[in-house]
Amino acid sequence: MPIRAILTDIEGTTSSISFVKDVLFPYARRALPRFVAARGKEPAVRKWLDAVAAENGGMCEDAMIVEVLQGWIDEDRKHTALKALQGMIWADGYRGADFTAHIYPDAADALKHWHAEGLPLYVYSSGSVPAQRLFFGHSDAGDLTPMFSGWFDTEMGGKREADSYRNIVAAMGMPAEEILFLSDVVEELDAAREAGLHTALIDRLEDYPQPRNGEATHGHPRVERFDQIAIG
Ligand SMILES: CSCCC(=O)C(=O)COP(=O)(O)O
Ligand SMILES: [Mg+2]
Repeated sequence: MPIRAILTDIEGTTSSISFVKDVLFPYARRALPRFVAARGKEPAVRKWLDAVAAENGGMCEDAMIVEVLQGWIDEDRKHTALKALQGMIWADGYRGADFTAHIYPDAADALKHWHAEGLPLYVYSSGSVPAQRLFFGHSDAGDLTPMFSGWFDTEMGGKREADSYRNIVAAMGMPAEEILFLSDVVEELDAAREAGLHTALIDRLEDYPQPRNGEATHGHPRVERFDQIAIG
Protein backbone atom coordinates (compact mmCIF):
# COMPACT_ATOMS: atom_id res chain seq x y z
CA MET A 1 0.00 0.00 0.00
CA PRO A 2 1.35 3.48 -0.78
CA ILE A 3 2.41 5.79 2.03
CA ARG A 4 -0.25 8.45 2.60
CA ALA A 5 1.02 10.06 5.84
CA ILE A 6 4.26 10.56 7.75
CA LEU A 7 4.57 10.25 11.52
CA THR A 8 7.92 11.46 12.82
CA ASP A 9 9.89 11.41 16.03
CA ILE A 10 11.92 14.54 16.88
CA GLU A 11 15.08 13.94 18.95
CA GLY A 12 17.63 12.01 16.87
CA THR A 13 15.31 12.03 13.84
CA THR A 14 14.40 15.53 12.63
CA SER A 15 16.79 17.12 15.11
CA SER A 16 20.05 16.44 16.87
CA ILE A 17 20.25 14.66 20.18
CA SER A 18 22.93 17.09 21.32
CA PHE A 19 20.60 20.10 20.95
CA VAL A 20 18.11 18.41 23.30
CA LYS A 21 20.76 17.14 25.74
CA ASP A 22 23.13 20.12 25.70
CA VAL A 23 20.72 23.05 25.28
CA LEU A 24 17.12 22.17 26.19
CA PHE A 25 17.70 19.86 29.17
CA PRO A 26 20.28 22.08 30.96
CA TYR A 27 18.03 25.12 30.40
CA ALA A 28 15.09 23.32 32.06
CA ARG A 29 17.30 21.98 34.88
CA ARG A 30 18.59 25.46 35.73
CA ALA A 31 15.20 27.15 35.45
CA LEU A 32 13.21 24.58 37.46
CA PRO A 33 13.67 26.00 41.00
CA ARG A 34 12.67 29.53 39.95
CA PHE A 35 9.82 28.22 37.78
CA VAL A 36 8.33 26.15 40.62
CA ALA A 37 8.68 29.03 43.09
CA ALA A 38 7.01 31.48 40.70
CA ARG A 39 4.29 29.29 39.17
CA GLY A 40 3.94 26.27 41.45
CA LYS A 41 0.49 27.37 42.65
CA GLU A 42 -1.02 27.60 39.15
CA PRO A 43 -3.36 24.59 38.75
CA ALA A 44 -1.81 23.63 35.39
CA VAL A 45 1.61 23.44 37.05
CA ARG A 46 0.50 22.12 40.46
CA LYS A 47 -1.21 19.12 38.86
CA TRP A 48 2.12 17.82 37.50
CA LEU A 49 4.09 18.66 40.66
CA ASP A 50 1.52 16.73 42.70
CA ALA A 51 1.77 13.79 40.29
CA VAL A 52 5.54 13.68 40.86
CA ALA A 53 5.05 13.94 44.63
CA ALA A 54 2.47 11.13 44.63
CA GLU A 55 4.87 8.85 42.76
CA ASN A 56 7.52 9.54 45.38
CA GLY A 57 5.68 8.69 48.58
CA GLY A 58 3.63 11.89 48.74
CA MET A 59 6.55 14.22 49.52
CA CYS A 60 5.29 17.71 50.27
CA GLU A 61 8.30 20.04 49.92
CA ASP A 62 8.53 21.67 46.50
CA ALA A 63 12.31 21.71 46.87
CA MET A 64 12.27 17.90 47.03
CA ILE A 65 10.02 17.68 43.97
CA VAL A 66 12.46 19.92 42.11
CA GLU A 67 15.32 17.59 43.06
CA VAL A 68 13.40 14.56 41.79
CA LEU A 69 12.65 16.34 38.51
CA GLN A 70 16.27 17.39 38.07
CA GLY A 71 17.30 13.77 38.67
CA TRP A 72 14.84 12.67 36.00
CA ILE A 73 16.33 15.20 33.56
CA ASP A 74 19.79 13.76 34.27
CA GLU A 75 18.46 10.24 33.60
CA ASP A 76 16.54 11.38 30.48
CA ARG A 77 13.31 9.98 31.96
CA LYS A 78 10.46 10.30 29.43
CA HIS A 79 7.91 10.95 32.17
CA THR A 80 4.73 12.78 31.11
CA ALA A 81 4.82 15.15 34.13
CA LEU A 82 8.45 16.09 33.53
CA LYS A 83 7.81 16.59 29.82
CA ALA A 84 4.80 18.83 30.49
CA LEU A 85 6.79 20.99 32.93
CA GLN A 86 9.80 21.16 30.61
CA GLY A 87 7.53 22.42 27.83
CA MET A 88 6.29 25.28 30.02
CA ILE A 89 9.85 26.23 30.95
CA TRP A 90 11.15 26.11 27.37
CA ALA A 91 8.37 28.50 26.33
CA ASP A 92 10.30 31.27 28.13
CA GLY A 93 13.52 30.28 26.36
CA TYR A 94 11.97 30.38 22.91
CA ARG A 95 10.05 33.59 23.56
CA GLY A 96 13.16 35.27 24.95
CA ALA A 97 15.05 34.10 21.85
CA ASP A 98 17.58 32.31 24.09
CA PHE A 99 17.74 29.57 21.42
CA THR A 100 16.03 28.22 18.32
CA ALA A 101 15.28 24.52 17.88
CA HIS A 102 17.71 22.53 15.81
CA ILE A 103 16.39 20.82 12.70
CA TYR A 104 18.59 19.01 10.19
CA PRO A 105 18.35 20.86 6.83
CA ASP A 106 17.54 17.58 5.03
CA ALA A 107 14.63 17.02 7.43
CA ALA A 108 13.27 20.54 6.95
CA ASP A 109 13.57 20.20 3.15
CA ALA A 110 11.87 16.79 3.04
CA LEU A 111 9.04 17.86 5.34
CA LYS A 112 8.44 20.91 3.14
CA HIS A 113 8.51 18.74 0.01
CA TRP A 114 6.09 16.13 1.43
CA HIS A 115 3.77 18.86 2.66
CA ALA A 116 3.79 20.50 -0.78
CA GLU A 117 2.97 17.09 -2.29
CA GLY A 118 -0.10 16.88 -0.05
CA LEU A 119 1.22 14.24 2.37
CA PRO A 120 -0.12 14.89 5.88
CA LEU A 121 2.62 15.19 8.51
CA TYR A 122 2.30 14.19 12.17
CA VAL A 123 4.65 14.25 15.15
CA TYR A 124 4.99 11.63 17.87
CA SER A 125 7.56 12.58 20.50
CA SER A 126 8.15 12.11 24.20
CA GLY A 127 8.23 15.89 24.38
CA SER A 128 4.78 17.23 25.32
CA VAL A 129 2.51 18.50 22.52
CA PRO A 130 2.99 22.15 23.63
CA ALA A 131 6.77 21.55 23.63
CA GLN A 132 6.56 20.05 20.13
CA ARG A 133 4.64 23.10 18.86
CA LEU A 134 7.20 25.44 20.40
CA PHE A 135 10.01 23.37 18.91
CA PHE A 136 8.74 23.49 15.33
CA GLY A 137 7.40 27.01 15.81
CA HIS A 138 10.90 28.31 16.64
CA SER A 139 13.08 26.04 14.54
CA ASP A 140 16.30 26.95 12.73
CA ALA A 141 14.19 26.74 9.55
CA GLY A 142 11.51 29.10 10.88
CA ASP A 143 7.94 28.37 11.89
CA LEU A 144 7.12 24.92 10.50
CA THR A 145 3.95 24.33 12.56
CA PRO A 146 1.50 25.10 9.71
CA MET A 147 2.81 22.03 7.87
CA PHE A 148 1.71 19.58 10.56
CA SER A 149 -1.72 17.97 10.70
CA GLY A 150 -1.43 16.56 14.22
CA TRP A 151 0.73 16.14 17.30
CA PHE A 152 1.05 13.17 19.68
CA ASP A 153 2.95 12.71 22.93
CA THR A 154 3.11 10.13 25.72
CA GLU A 155 -0.52 10.84 26.62
CA MET A 156 -1.06 8.30 23.79
CA GLY A 157 1.21 5.84 25.65
CA GLY A 158 4.92 5.07 25.74
CA LYS A 159 6.85 5.13 22.48
CA ARG A 160 8.02 1.52 22.84
CA GLU A 161 4.47 0.11 23.19
CA ALA A 162 2.47 -1.08 20.16
CA ASP A 163 -0.81 0.11 21.71
CA SER A 164 0.40 3.73 21.57
CA TYR A 165 0.70 3.45 17.80
CA ARG A 166 -2.74 1.81 17.61
CA ASN A 167 -4.12 4.82 19.53
CA ILE A 168 -2.39 7.21 17.13
CA VAL A 169 -3.63 5.31 14.07
CA ALA A 170 -7.18 5.56 15.43
CA ALA A 171 -6.73 9.31 16.00
CA MET A 172 -5.33 9.79 12.49
CA GLY A 173 -8.30 7.90 11.07
CA MET A 174 -6.45 6.02 8.36
CA PRO A 175 -5.13 2.47 7.90
CA ALA A 176 -1.86 1.75 9.71
CA GLU A 177 -0.39 0.33 6.47
CA GLU A 178 -0.60 3.82 4.90
CA ILE A 179 1.53 5.49 7.59
CA LEU A 180 5.33 5.69 7.68
CA PHE A 181 6.90 6.16 11.12
CA LEU A 182 10.40 7.66 11.33
CA SER A 183 12.60 7.24 14.38
CA ASP A 184 16.19 6.83 15.56
CA VAL A 185 15.18 4.21 18.17
CA VAL A 186 14.72 0.62 16.97
CA GLU A 187 12.48 -0.31 19.93
CA GLU A 188 10.05 2.46 18.89
CA LEU A 189 10.12 1.19 15.31
CA ASP A 190 9.50 -2.39 16.53
CA ALA A 191 6.38 -1.20 18.40
CA ALA A 192 5.13 0.76 15.38
CA ARG A 193 5.69 -2.22 13.07
CA GLU A 194 3.79 -4.46 15.49
CA ALA A 195 0.86 -2.04 15.12
CA GLY A 196 1.06 -2.35 11.31
CA LEU A 197 2.87 0.89 10.37
CA HIS A 198 5.72 1.16 7.86
CA THR A 199 8.98 2.15 9.50
CA ALA A 200 12.35 3.70 8.70
CA LEU A 201 15.36 3.90 10.98
CA ILE A 202 17.00 7.32 10.81
CA ASP A 203 20.64 6.59 11.62
CA ARG A 204 22.38 9.94 11.78
CA LEU A 205 26.14 9.68 12.09
CA GLU A 206 26.21 12.97 14.04
CA ASP A 207 24.13 11.28 16.75
CA TYR A 208 25.16 7.64 16.30
CA PRO A 209 28.85 7.50 15.24
CA GLN A 210 28.70 3.68 15.02
CA PRO A 211 26.30 3.00 12.11
CA ARG A 212 23.62 0.46 12.93
CA ASN A 213 23.82 -2.26 10.34
CA GLY A 214 22.72 -5.90 10.08
CA GLU A 215 20.90 -7.20 13.13
CA ALA A 216 21.14 -3.82 14.85
CA THR A 217 18.51 -2.42 12.48
CA HIS A 218 15.96 -5.08 13.58
CA GLY A 219 15.04 -5.38 9.90
CA HIS A 220 13.86 -1.76 9.56
CA PRO A 221 14.91 0.09 6.39
CA ARG A 222 17.87 2.30 7.38
CA VAL A 223 18.71 5.78 6.06
CA GLU A 224 21.11 8.46 7.21
CA ARG A 225 19.15 11.44 5.90
CA PHE A 226 15.55 12.26 5.01
CA ASP A 227 16.32 12.58 1.29
CA GLN A 228 17.07 8.84 1.25
CA ILE A 229 13.57 7.92 2.40
CA ALA A 230 11.59 6.18 -0.33
CA ILE A 231 7.87 6.93 -0.38
CA GLY A 232 5.53 4.82 -2.51
C1 LIG B 1 10.00 18.40 21.46
S1 LIG B 1 10.48 18.54 23.07
C2 LIG B 1 12.20 18.18 23.19
C3 LIG B 1 12.52 16.79 23.09
C4 LIG B 1 12.26 15.97 24.32
O1 LIG B 1 12.04 16.45 25.41
C5 LIG B 1 12.30 14.56 24.17
O2 LIG B 1 12.18 13.82 25.13
C6 LIG B 1 12.44 14.02 22.80
O3 LIG B 1 12.14 12.68 22.70
P1 LIG B 1 11.78 12.03 21.28
O4 LIG B 1 10.65 11.13 21.59
O5 LIG B 1 11.48 13.11 20.29
O6 LIG B 1 13.02 11.24 20.88
MG1 LIG C 1 14.12 9.99 19.08
